[in-house]
Amino acid sequence: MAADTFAFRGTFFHTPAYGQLEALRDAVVVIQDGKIARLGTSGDEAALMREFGLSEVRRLKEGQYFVPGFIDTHVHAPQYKFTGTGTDIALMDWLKKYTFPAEGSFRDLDAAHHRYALLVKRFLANGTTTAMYYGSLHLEPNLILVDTIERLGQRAVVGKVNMDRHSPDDYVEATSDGIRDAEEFIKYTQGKKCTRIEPCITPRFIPTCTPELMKGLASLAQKYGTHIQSHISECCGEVNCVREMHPEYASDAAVFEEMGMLTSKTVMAHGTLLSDDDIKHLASRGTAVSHCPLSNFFLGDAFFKVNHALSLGLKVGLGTDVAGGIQPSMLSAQRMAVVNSRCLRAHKLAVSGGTIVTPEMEKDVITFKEALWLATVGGAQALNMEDRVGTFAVGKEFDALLVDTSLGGTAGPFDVFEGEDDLQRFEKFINLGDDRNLLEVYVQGKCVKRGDSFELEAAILKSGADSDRAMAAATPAEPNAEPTVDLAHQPASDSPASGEAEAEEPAAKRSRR
Ligand SMILES: Nc1nc2[nH]cnc2c(=O)[nH]1
Ligand SMILES: [Zn+2]
Repeated sequence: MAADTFAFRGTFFHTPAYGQLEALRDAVVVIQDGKIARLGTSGDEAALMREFGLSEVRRLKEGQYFVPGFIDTHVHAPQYKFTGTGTDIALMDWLKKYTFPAEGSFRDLDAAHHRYALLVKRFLANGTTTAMYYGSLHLEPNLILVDTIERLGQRAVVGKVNMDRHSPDDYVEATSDGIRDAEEFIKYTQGKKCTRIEPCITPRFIPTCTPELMKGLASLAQKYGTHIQSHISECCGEVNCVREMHPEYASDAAVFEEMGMLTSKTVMAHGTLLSDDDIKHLASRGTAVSHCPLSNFFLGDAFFKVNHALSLGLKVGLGTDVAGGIQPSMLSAQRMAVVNSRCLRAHKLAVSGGTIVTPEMEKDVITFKEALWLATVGGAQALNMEDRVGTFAVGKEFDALLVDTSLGGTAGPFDVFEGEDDLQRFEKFINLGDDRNLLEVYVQGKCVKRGDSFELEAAILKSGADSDRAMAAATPAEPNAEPTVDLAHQPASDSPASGEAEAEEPAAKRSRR
């Protein structure tokens, strides 16, 4: 058996269509070179073992299932530092008071190493196999973010944030510098030739970006074929600000259209205040919206109507929007998407002033099945990765979570009872589960997390650890507040094995090669 060929037998849950939860029971799935090579039934097992020269097929235990890895289409990586706090004010003040200072602090590259390792580990542990990340303004910390993702094995689309106006003096860039650094970032990321990581053009949002910057960035996106991400029609404060700045355009969508930002590789976050015309326009461009329900409850002013947007042909993925959304978990995002839809129904009833729930009011309601689709297939569509991830199908890459629903009592977050079938157990996992239920996390057919171990990083440490790194790995410490070594970024060639083995490596001990 080739080392990179293996197989599982058990139940695989996925959502091949919106609202359709399919259980592939007693299925045999063969994974070769990171991809699903065969998807058969138990009756095919012997033939598949012969065909692939397998000496064993691993059987899942009772209560264990596979589900496709979750895809988070909107995360601010540096904001993980303060997630769970700063929940008291509206967006425009929140950016100034909490967000910009926190993001700016990533200029301390040792802190960036430390924090980004914690971030990526947290997201992988919570089942996020793919994330669309915003980095921060300064180039170097973004390179560290990319290195960290590469080393820990996550799949990601990553962008250096651009903002050249209406920003604090110490957290702003000149237009030409921003475009230069964005290009540098793209070259660095594409230069890695890591098929899991793609760069992204990231104008923060219209208020902090001049038309010159946005147009320059759009040209870069075209030149390098990259993704684009930004925020659109998120809340009243933002929308009113854009109307004042750009009275010549009817909406955020019209501004982005003029700047060349609406492409089939664009993901716009929020969109709670998009008009139907805006939505249709985005849909006609193949642009997606990242629905971030928990963040919208805190920072938005309206509900995003998922079913309505989908009915207008929009691509919709799901996002945590850490730290506007306070939970770094796509299980939470799925639950919040359901709650958001139910709030919408309640809102319509309240507006009606009556006690009759009409079919019209029911139209917005989604269940955990639709939410799971958004967190997997919807995200894959938004990122143009539908041919690679999102469901279990031959030819797709194996990004998957091994879920165990049998951890009861104090060992897990929920209990199962006699007579509950696998569908009920799986629904409990989506509604009540957490990282304790995720035994193994796979990206491109590689187990990147098993139990408490981040497998790729562990392998790097085992095979490549020189005494410096080994010592650093064994030395837990907070990063120094003030960097004590040259903070120039290390070259790409040794980045995968570098540093952060090491999330806890103190600045003074790290050697930069
Ligand atoms: N939620 C959210 N909205 C934004 N709009 C511009 N920047 C941000 C951000 O960091 N978070
Ligand atoms: Zn955001």
